[in-house]
Amino acid sequence: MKLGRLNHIGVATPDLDASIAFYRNVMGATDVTEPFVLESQQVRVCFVNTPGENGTAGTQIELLQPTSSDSAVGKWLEKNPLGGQHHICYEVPDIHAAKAWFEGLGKRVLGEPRIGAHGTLIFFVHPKDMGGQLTEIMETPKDGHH
Ligand SMILES: C[C@@H](C(=O)O)C(=O)SCCNC(=O)CCNC(=O)[C@H](O)C(C)(C)COP(=O)(O)OP(=O)(O)OC[C@H]1O[C@@H](n2cnc3c(N)ncnc32)[C@H](O)[C@@H]1OP(=O)(O)O
Ligand SMILES: [Co+2]
Repeated sequence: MKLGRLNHIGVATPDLDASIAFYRNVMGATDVTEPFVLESQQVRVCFVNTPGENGTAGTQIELLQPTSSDSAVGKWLEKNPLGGQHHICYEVPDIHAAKAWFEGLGKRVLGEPRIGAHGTLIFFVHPKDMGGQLTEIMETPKDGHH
């Protein structure tokens, strides 16, 4: 398994617009993407781009509001009503090799790889098999675009 970039930190929120205002006004974010709905994950999502160094893209805060209470993020917010850190996403060069790796270790890969918010294949590994951390694995975008 070859660990790639920390692509994003997933942060759940009950109110996406309030969270965008928070990142702009409290955290001084200047580069926030337009929210869009990712139906397959039942979330409305946008990205706060943090500065990288010498021209490389920085990591992102991925803001997630559930589009239904009966969803992964919706259920999580029931237990964590203020929102907060929900998952961590790492890039890998080969999503299928990574899936086989985790499964070979007996860790629960949740569902088949599917297209995520960056337009590349993603999957999740169950938090209980990952030291309590819901972990998203994402194929590195081919065009280097993050
Ligand atoms: C936009 C896209 C992208 O980046 O491309 C995304 O990220 S979409 C991001 C949203 N999509 C996802 O998260 C998809 C993957 N997530 C899932 O499949 C689900 O959330 C599971 C992780 C399987 C949990 O399912 P569910 O909430 O129905 O089960 P549950 O409530 O019984 O939770 C089982 C146990 O896991 C814990 N648990 C639940 N969610 C957790 C999380 N985010 N981090 C750490 N632990 C978590 C619960 O507290 C519980 O522990 P206790 O038993 O100790 O109470
Ligand atoms: Co994510």
